[in-house]
Amino acid sequence: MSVPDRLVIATRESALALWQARHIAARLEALHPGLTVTLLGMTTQGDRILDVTLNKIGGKGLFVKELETALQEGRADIAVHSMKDVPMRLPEGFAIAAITEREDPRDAFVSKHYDNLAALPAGAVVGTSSLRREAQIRARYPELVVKPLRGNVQTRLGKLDAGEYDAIILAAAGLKRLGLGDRIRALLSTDESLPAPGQGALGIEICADRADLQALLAPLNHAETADCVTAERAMSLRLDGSCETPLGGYAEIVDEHFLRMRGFVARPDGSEILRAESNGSRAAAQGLGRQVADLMLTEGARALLIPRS
Ligand SMILES: NCc1[nH]cc(CCC(=O)O)c1CC(=O)O
Repeated sequence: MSVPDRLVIATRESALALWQARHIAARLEALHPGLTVTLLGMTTQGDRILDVTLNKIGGKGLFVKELETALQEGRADIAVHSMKDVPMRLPEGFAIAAITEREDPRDAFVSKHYDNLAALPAGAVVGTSSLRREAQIRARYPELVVKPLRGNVQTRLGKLDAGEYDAIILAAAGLKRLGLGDRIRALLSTDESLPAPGQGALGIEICADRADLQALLAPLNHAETADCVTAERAMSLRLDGSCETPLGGYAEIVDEHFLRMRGFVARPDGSEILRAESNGSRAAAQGLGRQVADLMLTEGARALLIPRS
């Protein structure tokens, strides 16, 4: 199988997506002398529709569909995604060829006047459109007001700076990649805010029949991260087809060969949170994710799951 000497990356055009695509381009060119990587920027539905909360308009798929079409039509060879934005079930004919080493998976607290969530006075307004972040905040800090916040990372920071919010919650990974790590006032511990499945990891998507790309992309795969993300996504898939249930899932490596996995599902208002935790071998990451899901289902999680509409 001949290895290509040119590669096109399909990417969204937000600053974060472009950073991520350029990062992968640079890594590939460093790994493969003689390889030229270019970017094909495109706007997705998810970027266009900014006035509605994502889960109301079709969820994660909105950020990846146009990129997949570019792969299918041969206009691009690979697409770079935040794994957090990749639907749990890929459409027929697509595959994630590599998952890169995870950046900080935690959520970050950003505010002009306050040091952390606990320092906010009653009635303070916290911006996030993530059901997962909202449920966890409302469970722990019922006196705070959670207000929707969408747009790319810069837009969200702009709304905070304009005074529309007392604080906002963003993924630490995105801020750090954009050189905005100094905006982070506090990192939320994974106990306080359990991350979303895949948060902080990048995934490289290809058409499943592109065997010629496997060898090129394999060195980018980070086995530890891939095993953790596999467990997290298996949990999510078992629980929720709708993308409308607040849930978190986070696996980490312990003792080299094992995973510790934690998950939760909640009511959107945080009035009920069901948590589960289990350990398992890395070799059976998918089974571990399903097991954590099943533990929650046994405890009555089904009552919290919002059916696919
Ligand atoms: N939902 C948008 C999104 N998708 C991935 C990231 C952060 C980067 C990552 O998780 O790798 C963000 C921004 C955010 O949640 O603040």
